[in-house]
Amino acid sequence: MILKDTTLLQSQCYVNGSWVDGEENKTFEVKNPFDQSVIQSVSDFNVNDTRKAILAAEIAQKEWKKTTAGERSIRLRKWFDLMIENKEDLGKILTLEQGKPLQEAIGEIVYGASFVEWFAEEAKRTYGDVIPGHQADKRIVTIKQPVGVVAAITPWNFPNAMITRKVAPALAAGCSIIVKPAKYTPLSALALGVLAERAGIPKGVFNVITSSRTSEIGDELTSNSIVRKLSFTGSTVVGKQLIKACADTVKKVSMELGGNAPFIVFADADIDQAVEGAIASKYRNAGQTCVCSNRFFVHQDVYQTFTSKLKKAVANLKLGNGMEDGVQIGPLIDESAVQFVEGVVDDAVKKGGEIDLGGKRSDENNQIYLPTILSNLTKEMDVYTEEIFGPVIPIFEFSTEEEVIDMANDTPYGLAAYFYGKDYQLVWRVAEALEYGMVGINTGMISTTVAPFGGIKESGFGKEGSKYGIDEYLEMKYMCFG
Ligand SMILES: NC(=O)C1=CN([C@@H]2O[C@H](COP(=O)(O)OP(=O)(O)OC[C@H]3O[C@@H](n4cnc5c(N)ncnc54)[C@H](OP(=O)(O)O)[C@@H]3O)[C@@H](O)[C@H]2O)C=CC1
Ligand SMILES: O=C(O)CCCC(=O)O
Repeated sequence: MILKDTTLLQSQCYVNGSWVDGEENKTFEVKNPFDQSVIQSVSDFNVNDTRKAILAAEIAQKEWKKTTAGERSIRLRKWFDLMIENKEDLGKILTLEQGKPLQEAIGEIVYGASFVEWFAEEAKRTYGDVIPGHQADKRIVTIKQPVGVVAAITPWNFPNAMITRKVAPALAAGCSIIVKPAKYTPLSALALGVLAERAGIPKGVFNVITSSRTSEIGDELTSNSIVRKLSFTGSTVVGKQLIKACADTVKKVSMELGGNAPFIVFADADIDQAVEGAIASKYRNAGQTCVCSNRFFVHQDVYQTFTSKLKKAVANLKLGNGMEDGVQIGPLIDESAVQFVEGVVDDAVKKGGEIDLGGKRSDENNQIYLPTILSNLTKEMDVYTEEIFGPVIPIFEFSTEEEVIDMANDTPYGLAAYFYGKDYQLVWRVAEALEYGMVGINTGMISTTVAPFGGIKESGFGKEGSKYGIDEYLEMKYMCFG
């Protein structure tokens, strides 16, 4: 791999300010999902190694919490600057281990860095209140304090931004953190460790532990009473297990889980804009994003126009190796992800659905699934109920607003929803009726540092980014002065 700074590619874990192997000296391989070539082997931590990292984070937090917000802000700002300076290298590492196109990967680095910059500022704004007392001789004040040691378990689909979105507010609040990145994408996490060290973030405040022993490490992070907060991004199935596991030590928990986003096109929508939004929201990371639109509902009056324009646009997408110029869709993360997508498409076809485009793996690369459009669908199909996490657009036709709202909300998930329409009364009605944590109106791109990212229902709880994101890492204390 051609990196300007080869020291960004690490194989050891970053614990207590040192680069270390696990006590058993075991490693596991990180592979490029495009061609299965081995990029690097990394340390395979066990439970004991994890405990040591937790203890280091506990000691470090005792000092870190005493620093001023301004001091923490300077360290975070430096970390942000280093991420931006190294964005090309960080992007290359990300593309190699994750598969997304290089320009998209560099975009993720800039997005990831934006959380660090944002929370460097928010560190200074964790205000408390002075509340008028309830009795003449009482004075009431609230302050906000860091929750303590945090654990973060992060997914492979955003190996950089899902880490910074948790670490930056935690550090800004005065917490220390142990990150366990997904086993497919530990290299981006370790590279962040290199830059955190250079930024002067004190030892033990930010720790990265890599391991293939997922559930053992998860058990330790969730059961260890030193850890006071768990932040998780990943599947709803695993999120539910982690919530249960955190119950015994009553940890504060944030969960950013799966979605089943509706994308609705009303009869008065600007169709060209809707097609553009559909491509943007569906094909980000080849469909492997929790806010990717999952079910498309198109009004019968514009169904033909929308689908024919969409088909043309989708057919033009360039597939291939994310390192090659111009590629827009890379491989899916692993064989089981491709098989899952094949399964939902086969299920639709068996039940009468039609493939309008794609519907199979690429002939050139077994890990790439062709951008696919399906029609003639029903609610009984998996494409209606499952989070597809792949480049498949299932299109359903509707005729009334009531019918489409019912279908859009007919899911246990509640992360993101999108719709296109112009009538302002309809826009308000629909935006309020959608049971989702985030709604895109005439846009397919809703992710930004400045807005509260998070779901409702089985998509989780807690907000990331925005002025609210730091509250997830703070406790409010009320003091009553007699
Ligand atoms: N909301 C989102 O952004 C994401 C949603 N998903 C959804 O989940 C589906 C499956 O993807 P998958 O990668 O299996 O998602 P998982 O939820 O299994 O993985 C996400 C993270 O959780 C970790 N993890 C898994 N099981 C445990 C456990 N028992 N204890 C502690 N940590 C655990 C994984 O570690 P390890 O890598 O070591 O296995 C990874 O770091 C996707 O197709 C998609 O639908 C997936 C990823 C992100
Ligand atoms: O959980 C995910 O799938 C990552 C969300 C990326 C984003 O912030 O849009």
